[in-house]
Amino acid sequence: MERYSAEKIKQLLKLYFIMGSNNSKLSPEEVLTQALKGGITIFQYREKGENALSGKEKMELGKRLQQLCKEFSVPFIVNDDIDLALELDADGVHIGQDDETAEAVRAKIGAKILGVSAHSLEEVELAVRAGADYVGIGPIYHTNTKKDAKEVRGTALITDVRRQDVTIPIVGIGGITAANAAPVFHAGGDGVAVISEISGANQPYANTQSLLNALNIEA
Ligand SMILES: Cc1ncsc1CCOP(=O)(O)O
Ligand SMILES: C=C1C=NC(C)=NC1=N
Ligand SMILES: [Mg+2]
Repeated sequence: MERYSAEKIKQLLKLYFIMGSNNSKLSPEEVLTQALKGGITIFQYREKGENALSGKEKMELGKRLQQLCKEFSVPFIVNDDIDLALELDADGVHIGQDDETAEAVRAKIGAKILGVSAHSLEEVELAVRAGADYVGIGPIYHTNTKKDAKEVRGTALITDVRRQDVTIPIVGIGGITAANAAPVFHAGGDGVAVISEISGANQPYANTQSLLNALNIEA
């Protein structure tokens, strides 16, 4: 299997839904089904934080969510847990600065998608050199979802990265809604990643459609 092209990654990043069992109002399966029907372009299973599942339960839920993604041909990404990603044969992984190095993870996952969180120009450049397929930059806006989120920076870092002619695909994350998503693209981002705007919604399908409309993307 060969690596995804940057062009393909940019298309996949457009509407990036992220969820774990402790983010969802409705059942995780129901939320993801509605989000997939609503047109998300990539999904990340992020089982983390208070009351997060572990072990067999975590793996079983991951398998169920992966199956839903397969039915919609949407890539299934696992956050942090490289072993789980390999066990499920996920389409990729996302790691933060406090996880294994991107080089070490790339060696384990081969041509699967590798995403890295970055909070500075230097961290972006390190991720590029390590062979990451995309970087996640945020928090763009205030978020209550990640307790230990870094400083809210708006789209400033995205702008800085593009000013340096660094072309790696970028997804913005943190407090993103249909109302505030567009600036991420204006700054040079290729997509927006959301947790609560969809997972915490009473109508995940409707919220997903609203996000897509705000990005002027056909469903
Ligand atoms: C995982 C993560 N990384 C930076 S902010 C954040 C949480 C995003 O959640 P929400 O979309 O609900 O603000
Ligand atoms: C922290 C994160 C930043 N960006 C993405 C895409 N996922 C994450 N878990
Ligand atoms: Mg992590």
